[in-house]
Amino acid sequence: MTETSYDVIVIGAGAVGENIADRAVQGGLTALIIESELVGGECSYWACIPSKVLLRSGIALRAAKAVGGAREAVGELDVAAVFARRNSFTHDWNDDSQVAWVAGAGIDLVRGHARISGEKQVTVGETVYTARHAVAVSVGSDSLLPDIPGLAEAGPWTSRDATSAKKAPTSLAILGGGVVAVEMATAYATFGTRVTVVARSSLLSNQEPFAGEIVAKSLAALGADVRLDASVSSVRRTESGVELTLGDGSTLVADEVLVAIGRTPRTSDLGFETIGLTPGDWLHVDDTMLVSGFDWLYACGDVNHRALLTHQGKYQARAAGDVIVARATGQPVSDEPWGTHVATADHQAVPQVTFSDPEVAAAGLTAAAATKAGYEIRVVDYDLGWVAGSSVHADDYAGRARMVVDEKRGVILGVTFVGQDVSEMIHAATTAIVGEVPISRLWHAVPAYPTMNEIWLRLLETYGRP
Ligand SMILES: Cc1cc2nc3c(=O)[nH]c(=O)nc-3n(C[C@H](O)[C@H](O)[C@H](O)COP(=O)(O)OP(=O)(O)OC[C@H]3O[C@@H](n4cnc5c(N)ncnc54)[C@H](O)[C@@H]3O)c2cc1C
Ligand SMILES: NC(=O)c1ccc[n+]([C@@H]2O[C@H](COP(=O)([O-])OP(=O)(O)OC[C@H]3O[C@@H](n4cnc5c(N)ncnc54)[C@H](O)[C@@H]3O)[C@@H](O)[C@H]2O)c1
Repeated sequence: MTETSYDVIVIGAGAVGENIADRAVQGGLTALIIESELVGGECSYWACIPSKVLLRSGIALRAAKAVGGAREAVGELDVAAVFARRNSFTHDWNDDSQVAWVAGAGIDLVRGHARISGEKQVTVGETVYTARHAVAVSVGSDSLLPDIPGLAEAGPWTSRDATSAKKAPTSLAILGGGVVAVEMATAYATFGTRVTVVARSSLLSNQEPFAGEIVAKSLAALGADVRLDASVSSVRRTESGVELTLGDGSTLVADEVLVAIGRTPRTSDLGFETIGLTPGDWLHVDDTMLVSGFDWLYACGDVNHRALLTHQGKYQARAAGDVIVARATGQPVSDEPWGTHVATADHQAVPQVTFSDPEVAAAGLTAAAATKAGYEIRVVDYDLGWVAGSSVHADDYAGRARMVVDEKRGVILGVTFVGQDVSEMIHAATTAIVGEVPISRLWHAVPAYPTMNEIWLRLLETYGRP
């Protein structure tokens, strides 16, 4: 490849970068994407996909065991087969198929570590690439390691180790109580690993409080030791494993320790100093994903810290790719809220599924977040196990649902479902929130009987017919 000038240069070929470049090319621009590791990024090889594949088999087996008639027909989990299935989904960490997709989409690819080296300039090794219109940064994030004495020297697992492990350790300590901690605790406890979760507060503390409470109980039922309001003061690796000294002075020994306390942006070696930005910072963007203070630099995905989720990053990428095309070709920019070129949903309609068992599926604002944002709300709760569809779905189905209503406008601000297979039910909530569908109109959206979606009718009945 001899070309060094492109309309758009994208740094980072994760799911997000791929989408920015794809939209730009579909809009008639030329695009170069630069990737230092695997094309496809974290989600494909070390995050969403391998973690969900590691979780899925155990969840499917427990689902079968929850239904009389099926229960009698099934055996135990084949852990080695689960790891083999994970390897097939990650293509043994080979990105040939994604490289082929990039080529087929008409996007040029350069492998190497990219650094911004000036306005609209990106350098890889000795080669300087110039963008005619835009540089888009989609470099993602790394696991954050806390400054705990001895932790770094003990060689802790990050989410990458947990999702790419060749086999399950005998015991695993997990530091953190967020999504990664909960999902990996569920997966490894299912594999028979002795799991201890050390969380500084509750589990899933950004979600409705009942979600973390139910998941903590379910993890305990899987055999995990869940320690809430706990901390780790020091760590050391000994001959018998990793020894954690907790805040209360007690010690805990495990084969490995997984650190899952959040993320840090991959911006410490990106040439930020050449354009007046601070290395190591998240990038602050407007709703068209333009970085504050620039008219040519965009940032999408984890690196802008708006919503660290693949689907949300790809949504931002579609808006950014299209607005880059519009601005480059002099077409009108649709940047009003909910316009074509903005990621308005990031602020109040983000869906997320935590693939614990039971699952937690949520969209929009929690009651606490809505109150903090100044809404006058009403909270409607319902037991998901009381819905006919749920009791058919699984014997003794247990679950819970919450709807948060904006009382002034009569629209839904947030919905949370906790229960088996609720992940497939959350999109209706996202649609109602984004569409600002009035509660009075939702009464006409009739859920089929006997499905678990009848929870919508029960929530409306509990709210009261307008
Ligand atoms: C364990 C785990 C499970 C998750 N599960 C889910 C889930 O189920 N659903 C969900 O929606 N989200 C999930 N997430 C979050 C999701 O993985 C991220 O939000 C998503 O991967 C972010 O995509 P991205 O493209 O912004 O970054 P990435 O996927 O990290 O891609 C960035 C790319 O940029 C490259 N890069 C970085 N710096 C440079 C450079 N200087 N030069 C060239 N290339 C560079 C990297 O190598 C990488 O390939 C999970 C995260 C973790 C850790
Ligand atoms: N299914 C999914 O959608 C999914 C799955 C995994 C990860 N993710 C995304 O990846 C990102 C990273 O996940 P995560 O679980 O690492 O982060 P997180 O932000 O979800 O949770 C981090 C947890 O660690 C705690 N914590 C923070 N600092 C700490 C410290 N110094 N000591 C002890 N505890 C500390 C926090 O209180 C929080 O409970 C999240 O933003 C999440 O959205 C999504």
